[in-house]
Amino acid sequence: YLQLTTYRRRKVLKKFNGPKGLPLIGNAHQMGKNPSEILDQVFAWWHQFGKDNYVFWIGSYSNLLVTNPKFLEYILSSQTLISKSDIYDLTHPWLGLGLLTSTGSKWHKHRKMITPAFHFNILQDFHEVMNENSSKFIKHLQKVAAGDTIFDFQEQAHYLTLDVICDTAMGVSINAMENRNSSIVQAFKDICYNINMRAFNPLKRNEWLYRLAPDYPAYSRTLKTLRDFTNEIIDKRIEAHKSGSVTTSQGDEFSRKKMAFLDTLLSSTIDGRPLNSTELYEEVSTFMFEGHDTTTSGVSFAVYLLSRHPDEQKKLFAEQCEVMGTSELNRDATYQEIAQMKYLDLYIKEAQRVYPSVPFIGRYTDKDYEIDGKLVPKGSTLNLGIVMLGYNDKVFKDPLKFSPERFEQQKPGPFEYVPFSAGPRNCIGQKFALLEIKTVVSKIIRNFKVLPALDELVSKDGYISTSVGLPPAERAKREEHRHKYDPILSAVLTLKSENGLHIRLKERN
Ligand code: HEM
Repeated sequence: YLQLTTYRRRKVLKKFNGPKGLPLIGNAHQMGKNPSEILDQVFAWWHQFGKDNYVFWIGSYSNLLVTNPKFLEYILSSQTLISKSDIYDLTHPWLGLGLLTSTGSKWHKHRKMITPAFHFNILQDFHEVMNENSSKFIKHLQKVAAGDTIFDFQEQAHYLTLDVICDTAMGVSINAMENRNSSIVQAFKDICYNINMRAFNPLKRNEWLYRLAPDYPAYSRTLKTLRDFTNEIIDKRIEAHKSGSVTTSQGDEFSRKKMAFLDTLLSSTIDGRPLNSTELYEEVSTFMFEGHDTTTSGVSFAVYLLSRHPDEQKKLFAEQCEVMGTSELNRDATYQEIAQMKYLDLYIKEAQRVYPSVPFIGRYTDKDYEIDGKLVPKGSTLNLGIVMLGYNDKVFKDPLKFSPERFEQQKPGPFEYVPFSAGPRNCIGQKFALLEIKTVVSKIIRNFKVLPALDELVSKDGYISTSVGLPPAERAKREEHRHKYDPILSAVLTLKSENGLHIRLKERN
């Protein structure tokens, strides 16, 4: 049955390169057992097939891995090829159909309605929240890193980004940095882990089969905690809006003068009516997810790279002194000052090239498409390989070399480097994300010298300490010298290091 129902897709997709598979299971047996092995395999095939698009099969699912800029341009610019692939279904029980996962006219209307929520004035308000939380984070790091302690920065960053997003999306403070064992903080952590873990477990990936899994009851409790928490805040906020106390009442969680994302939603309309409670829930939850798991990755890899690349760190510190003034390094950087930090901008670009926070984008073809003269049949999953783009030596010379200056010397084409996606479905939170990452990194550089877990782990040749981007033979050679503190990349919805990102910090005087 499966062979018959996939016959046409098989025939059409034969025009693309791809690894040979077995009947029924396709290439499932070659994929690897966990996210990091899968990432290795997907990269190995990419090298094998000339760093271009290729097709692989997981059972009846046909996957087109896309890295060709012409294909990317077509897909990302399309107003119709906007449906997400089934991996995003894993987020539905929590997020429903918010901006990230919805499609068709619902997505078009919501995108238009939400765009003003990232207006410059609102971002400036959000920047205050970012500064406040980064200052708390610095104090927290002073304790964690005291006595030359080696610690996992990725773990710490998660609580910071959670605090920022709760405050900006819902206007409430959960103080995750202090209350990390509270049920809501734990629930956010558990749900992100759960989504990433289920993505590569064929039994747990199916919603019905997952109900039989031993961890399902715990998952249901986590979902309930998150739903109750978010709905309660939305209800209270609606009440506060009705009574006109949003910006005036003192002493409760709604006393902030700043507009939260939820306030923008509450004053918006779709088809001339206010958003209903499901729509409010879906959009707020989507922001909670998209707005903190991605930035955890972005901040974490950026700081980890500081620890391995001291020359770049020196240049960044010099820029901080120049923009802020050497005697004023302890104060918050203003929005305008962050914009003046040009080297920091290049540095984050380069960090996103080698460790993009969103490694793949998944789309689904709900009809046949002809792209660059090739037919892509209905029913195909398109995996846009953002993480591969940064390692294409036709675009980025010597791709394992960490060099922020490369973005000054040679700008990649518009579809050769797209960490925030591009076109109508690009990241709506891009400015927010960059502002947050820069605010945190700028403050960390001014307060600490960031050191590797062990002194000898400093990069001596300017090369990064992971080697996913290399052809398999070279990669195997480098892997022999892998240190236990070198990251093991794991790419699911966001890019993480499976074994953490370990660093040390030394306070600057
Ligand atoms: C380093 C940080 C971030 C990166 C690299 C990033 C990257 C991306 C990418 C690649 C997409 C396209 C996903 C797809 O098509 O499936 C996307 C979409 C999206 N992002 Fe981000 N993102 C980041 C942070 C944020 C933040 C902070 C927010 C919210 C505050 C946010 C909100 C969204 C939303 C709502 C979408 C869906 C947009 C739509 O489909 O219309 N992102 N992001």
